[in-house]
Amino acid sequence: MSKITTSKLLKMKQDGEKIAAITAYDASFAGLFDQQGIHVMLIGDSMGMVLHGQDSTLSVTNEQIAYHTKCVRAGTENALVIADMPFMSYSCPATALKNSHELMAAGANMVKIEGGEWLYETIKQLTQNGVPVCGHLGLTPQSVNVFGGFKIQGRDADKANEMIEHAKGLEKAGAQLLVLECVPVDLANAITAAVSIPTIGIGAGNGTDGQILVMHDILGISSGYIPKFSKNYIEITGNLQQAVSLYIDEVQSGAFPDEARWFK
Ligand SMILES: Nc1nc(=O)c2c([nH]1)NC[C@@H]1CN(c3ccc(C(=O)N[C@@H](CCC(=O)O)C(=O)O)cc3)CN21
Ligand SMILES: CC(C)C(=O)C(=O)O
Ligand SMILES: [Mg+2]
Repeated sequence: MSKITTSKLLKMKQDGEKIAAITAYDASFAGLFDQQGIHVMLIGDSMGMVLHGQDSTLSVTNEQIAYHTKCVRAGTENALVIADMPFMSYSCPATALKNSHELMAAGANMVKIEGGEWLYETIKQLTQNGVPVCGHLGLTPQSVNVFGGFKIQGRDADKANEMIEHAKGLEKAGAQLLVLECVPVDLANAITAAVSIPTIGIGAGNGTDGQILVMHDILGISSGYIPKFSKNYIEITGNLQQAVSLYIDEVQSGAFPDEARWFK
């Protein structure tokens, strides 16, 4: 496999080839995922939960994301590496520029930020400065205290229409990829049709242009609860390499996710 770039991901959407993504936090797992042919790796602020054992992502720092981005970069040959910008690290364009610089210098190919309309100016400035941006709509975990819990978003028609508008606005501002988390399948499909950039779903049905899961959920080692949209591939294969390879195959064939793993 050759290096995955933003233009390659766009072509995959246009060709109807599904994008397989996973979170990664260190060089060894990154190397394993890359060797199995994963397209995208995300240094997720989910590290606050799966690495640090906290009950939200809010305590993760830009320095921590940069450190793990360096680790993942060292183990990666072909996959596109995205670094999550943590809580409060992109509260205004100037802050976003400064913090994204640290993540790009650590080896990220792109940064991801959570939100809609309020980010248009930030996205414009980041992309103009050479920082590719992935948007993130729906259940944006950094807003867990605003939502009152990790709840499915976009269930009523007003909120759904607003999310479609925000997706179009993010694209117009310059975003080149869009994560849709925990939204009803019909809404994820409508957004995927409304934008020309690829959408990557998590708990958003099988109609998005790709899928992402937290690696600990795929490998069945998340402590506490396991989200209903995730799938334990170690349970099926009993082997790390085969678990990741099967996940990628099932994303590409459309077998993952099945109906029991999405929201209506
Ligand atoms: N291990 C792990 N996996 C994840 O997918 C994940 C993390 N951690 N940490 C960061 C965020 C938080 N995420 C979450 C956390 C909880 C739910 C959850 O409990 N969802 C309920 C739906 C509730 C409703 O119906 O509104 C569910 O049943 O899955 C969903 C996403 C996804 N991300
Ligand atoms: C679940 C993905 C999309 C994420 O943002 C993370 O791992 O932090
Ligand atoms: Mg995140």
